[in-house]
Amino acid sequence: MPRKGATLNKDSDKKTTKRNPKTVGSTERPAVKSKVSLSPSQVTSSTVNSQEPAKATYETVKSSQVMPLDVDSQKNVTSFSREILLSEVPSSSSMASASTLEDEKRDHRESSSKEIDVGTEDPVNEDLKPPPLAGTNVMNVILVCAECAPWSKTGGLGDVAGALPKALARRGHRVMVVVPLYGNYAEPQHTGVRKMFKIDGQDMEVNYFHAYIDNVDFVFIDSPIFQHRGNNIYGGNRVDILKRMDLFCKAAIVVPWHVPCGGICYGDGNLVFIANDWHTALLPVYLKAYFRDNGVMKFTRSVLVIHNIAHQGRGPMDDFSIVDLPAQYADLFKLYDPVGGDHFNIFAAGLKTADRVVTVSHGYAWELKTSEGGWGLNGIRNENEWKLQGIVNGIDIEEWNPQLDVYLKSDGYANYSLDTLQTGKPQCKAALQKEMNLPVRDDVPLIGFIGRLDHQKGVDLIAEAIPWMMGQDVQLVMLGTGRPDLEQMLKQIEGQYGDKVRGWVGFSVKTAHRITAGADILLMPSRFEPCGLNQLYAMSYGTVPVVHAVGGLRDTVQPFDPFNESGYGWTFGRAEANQLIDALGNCLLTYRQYKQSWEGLQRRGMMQDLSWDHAAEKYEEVLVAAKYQW
Ligand SMILES: Nc1ncnc2c1ncn2[C@@H]1O[C@H](COP(=O)(O)OP(=O)(O)O[C@H]2O[C@H](CO)[C@@H](O)[C@H](O)[C@H]2O)[C@@H](O)[C@H]1O
Repeated sequence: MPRKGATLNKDSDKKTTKRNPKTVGSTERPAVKSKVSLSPSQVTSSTVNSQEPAKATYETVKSSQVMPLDVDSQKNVTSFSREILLSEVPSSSSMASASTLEDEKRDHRESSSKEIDVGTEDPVNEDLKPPPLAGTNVMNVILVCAECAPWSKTGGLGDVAGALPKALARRGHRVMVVVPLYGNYAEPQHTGVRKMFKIDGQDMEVNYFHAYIDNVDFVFIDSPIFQHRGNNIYGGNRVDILKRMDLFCKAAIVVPWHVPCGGICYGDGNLVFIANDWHTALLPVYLKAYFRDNGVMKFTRSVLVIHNIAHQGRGPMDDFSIVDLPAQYADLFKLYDPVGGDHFNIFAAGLKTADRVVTVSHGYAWELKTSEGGWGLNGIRNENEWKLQGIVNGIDIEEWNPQLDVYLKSDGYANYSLDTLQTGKPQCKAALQKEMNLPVRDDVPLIGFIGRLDHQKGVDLIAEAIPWMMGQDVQLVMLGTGRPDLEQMLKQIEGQYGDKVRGWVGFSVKTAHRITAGADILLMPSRFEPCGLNQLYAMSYGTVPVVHAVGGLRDTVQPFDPFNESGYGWTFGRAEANQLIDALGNCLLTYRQYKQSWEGLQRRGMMQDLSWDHAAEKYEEVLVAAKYQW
């Protein structure tokens, strides 16, 4: 991936990163003079001395800057709250706020410009340097996510965690991502901070690693239970997963106190957490139960983003004992299920306790109201309507850009732009046909599908439409991994129609990029799709989407109107094979007989501004709303 400072191992297409000198250089930030700085080994009584101390040395927090907590006010002290609340938590005044950091950066700029005074600096221009786009709304933002591209990714969640923070940082916010350390990544350095947490009665140690890339702090949580899980992040039984996410949330919520980034911890001033999906929905709950209800972090806010409500962290009510909370919080998790009665539901508790809730499109925000779309959480969603907002995802235009795409630089592929669409894209198509061992023909429409193989993605609808499709002169390339029966189906279709179909079972970022560039058409018959990123990637590569008009797909794929020559693709109203066939049939007709309209579709798609910048502005509005709400 062309991400600055983090390169994928392209040969094996594994999601680990390799050390290279450029990478190391790009992780350096301007040194900040810390007004108050922390010693990793002295921050709290529960912080374990590191055997591998951080390279930088930090001053010790003075005892006057330490705020002992009023533990008497706790009704029911659990092991985590005992550890957290009885430990010395530095007061917010000892921590850097975003504005302090800005001051520090300015100080640094000023001092370094003095040092290199070569007479070319224009002091007037320096003074005129525009303020951050966010203006006075600049905040400290910590996004917490179970995966983050390019280090870890099973789908769109990882893409968002890798890209949204950069866009928020571009607006001037101080931004951190907290993610588990699943492998041996090159960039992160040990911070020297270690902490112990009790999970379901068992002591677990975590180590905190840090990297600074593209103006974002990445903090990696290292624990044996995360190691080597990169290819199976959500694997294991229900209780194992719950314990992993529990440890992750507990370890993440104390990061602003204990993990210095560029020498300074974030602290709780002007701070907002962004949690993502059920895996981190415990974080808003912990913020409330361990901190705010005890008079600590009173002004810290939490936003919970729904990427997919179908996965909720459900289990029997007994699971409540694992999350180590006082009994009065049990009701937050309790959800009545018509089939199973009361059960334990982590997403439910997160939705209730988060200050704000975002979901990844307007269409999905509406669908969540319904019993079909809300998957049992529609009632809670509707009770919390006032704090829910839909914001359509963007795309990382450094990574998903046909002009820069690193996966198009070899094997006959080519980078292309709007200007070179007519030559570059056919070259990519020919290279894809060759790589997939399909006849190399420019005139045959090449249809792509990329996605997790599960009920959501509607891959079975493609299978149903196969007999019709194979009667057409088309080629089909499908890439996916997931349910074994659907993987088997992919292989079977390829076996049956070898001269027209490739069914690639596996997870390959490189192949996903190449299909996006080489295909003429991208099929997304998803039954539900909160936002969908592949259709956005497709449009920006001049690949025309054919989608089920649902959730984010309906928001982003305006249907083609041949009379006005407007729109970006074809949509169909119900997730049924015959509807897919109708839409695809019209699409193929246009491809074959209306070349100019086709090129118009491609160009309009490529000309859209699909970057994260717009979405980041919308997120900022949510963060600010959360900040000022009581
Ligand atoms: N076999 C494979 N090999 C390589 N790459 C593969 C792959 N299968 C999928 N991918 C990649 O994973 C990502 C999938 O993103 P999506 O947003 O389309 O779906 P997902 O359902 O995972 O995300 C959920 O979260 C996102 C983010 O909010 C929402 O857009 C979406 O609707 C919601 O379901 C894309 O980058 C795609 O290229």
